[in-house]
Amino acid sequence: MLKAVILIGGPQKGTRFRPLSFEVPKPLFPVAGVPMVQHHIEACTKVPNMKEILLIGFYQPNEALSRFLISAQQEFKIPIRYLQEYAALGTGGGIYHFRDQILSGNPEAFFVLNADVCSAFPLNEMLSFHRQRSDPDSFIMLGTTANRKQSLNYGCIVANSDTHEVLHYVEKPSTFVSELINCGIYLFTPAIFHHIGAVFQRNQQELLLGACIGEESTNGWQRAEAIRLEQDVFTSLAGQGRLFAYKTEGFWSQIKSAGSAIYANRLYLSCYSQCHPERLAQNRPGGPTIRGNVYIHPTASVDASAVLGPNVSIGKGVMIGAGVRVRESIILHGASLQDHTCVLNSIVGWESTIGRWARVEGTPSDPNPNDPYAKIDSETLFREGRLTPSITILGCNVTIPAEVVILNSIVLPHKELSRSFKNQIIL
Ligand SMILES: Nc1nc2c(ncn2[C@@H]2O[C@H](COP(=O)(O)OP(=O)(O)O[C@H]3O[C@H](CO)[C@@H](O)[C@H](O)[C@@H]3O)[C@@H](O)[C@H]2O)c(=O)[nH]1
Repeated sequence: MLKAVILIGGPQKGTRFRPLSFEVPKPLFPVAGVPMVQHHIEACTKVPNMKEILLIGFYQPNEALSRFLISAQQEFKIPIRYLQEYAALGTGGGIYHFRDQILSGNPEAFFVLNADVCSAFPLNEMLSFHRQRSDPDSFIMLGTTANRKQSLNYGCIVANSDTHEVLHYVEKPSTFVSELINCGIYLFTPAIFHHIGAVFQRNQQELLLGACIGEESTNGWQRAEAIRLEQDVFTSLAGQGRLFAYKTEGFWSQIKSAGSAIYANRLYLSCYSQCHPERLAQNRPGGPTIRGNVYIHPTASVDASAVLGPNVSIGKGVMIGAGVRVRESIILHGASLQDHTCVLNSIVGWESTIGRWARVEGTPSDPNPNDPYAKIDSETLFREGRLTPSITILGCNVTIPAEVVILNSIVLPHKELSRSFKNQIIL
């Protein structure tokens, strides 16, 4: 049998996702109509013999997370549990800490998935690739191609082109190493814990040695348990005949910033025509005009004269008035777009209201369309002291008056604006 672990991080992570991550933990932010990690969960449930899915992170369990776990278990009919780390233990420390829970029931192998990626998740392909290896204790890492410049932002893999063995691995190198990058999706056998355990022992030895020579140690236990899969484990596993790269041609992107959520929304919506056609809105007599891929929650009320799409997700209970135009945007639950508003390249927060004839617009941060291997840039908020033009984000419960323009701005929650704004963070 198989299991899967999704690394969801914790509240200190996801800072580039503010102000949206103030309201819900980033892994629960809706992308293409469902929480980000639901896409991972659904992919895991399509692997035959998958028996349990574990979410590991350092969020305090809250109502939103509990509600999500219950509804996902009911929908996918598989046990899904949340295991909370006592502190941020890193991408390897969390799975090592909970190794007994992962290994209970004797899984032959388990997947580990970063929560902040969107992908076609070729898990069955990774499993077949693993089963073709002669060594049953080999580990598989999903890889994809990036361009030379952007590869530096990821884990870089040098693999043997015939055997696919990972010969060399460098996490976010400062100079070019390889165009093959780590997607943050792995298939491990229980033997991975020997390798993580060795790092743990080494960390502990170093701490003991430090104590002997009188070094102060705060949080000693935590320091020994904090282990990064990438730098601490993969770097030394490379070249030992145990780690293999499975390269995917399918879609893949990180979801670090709110801008990348808009891009991920587009990628998931485009695969709905194959996997979830029922989630895509259709042009119907008496309904709004739909252009391209659009998701509309069944409880949303959309005026027949509105034009939506392409690449739009409309959340629960959203109200869309007459003559409204929405493109390349996510409208979160309870928001209200009054008559004739125009929303482009933006995320409209929960319960926010946009007044009549107002225009809310951002600048897309899409990958270069002329480069097949371009990834979305994890944009910095400021460049040379100025706010980088990006998508517009309205936090939750923001009120935009009628007839104003909000351009390339980030509006913090509960703000009531009185005029137009351009390129600003409105605190
Ligand atoms: N449980 C838990 N999860 C964590 C922790 N730290 C990070 N994570 C989760 O692990 C994933 C990776 O997070 P980062 O540490 O921010 O790494 P990264 O910059 O995204 O880079 C990683 O992913 C890239 C692909 O997206 C890889 O290319 C790169 O090599 C690396 O694996 C995220 O889903 C994050 O929530 C932790 O202490 N505990």
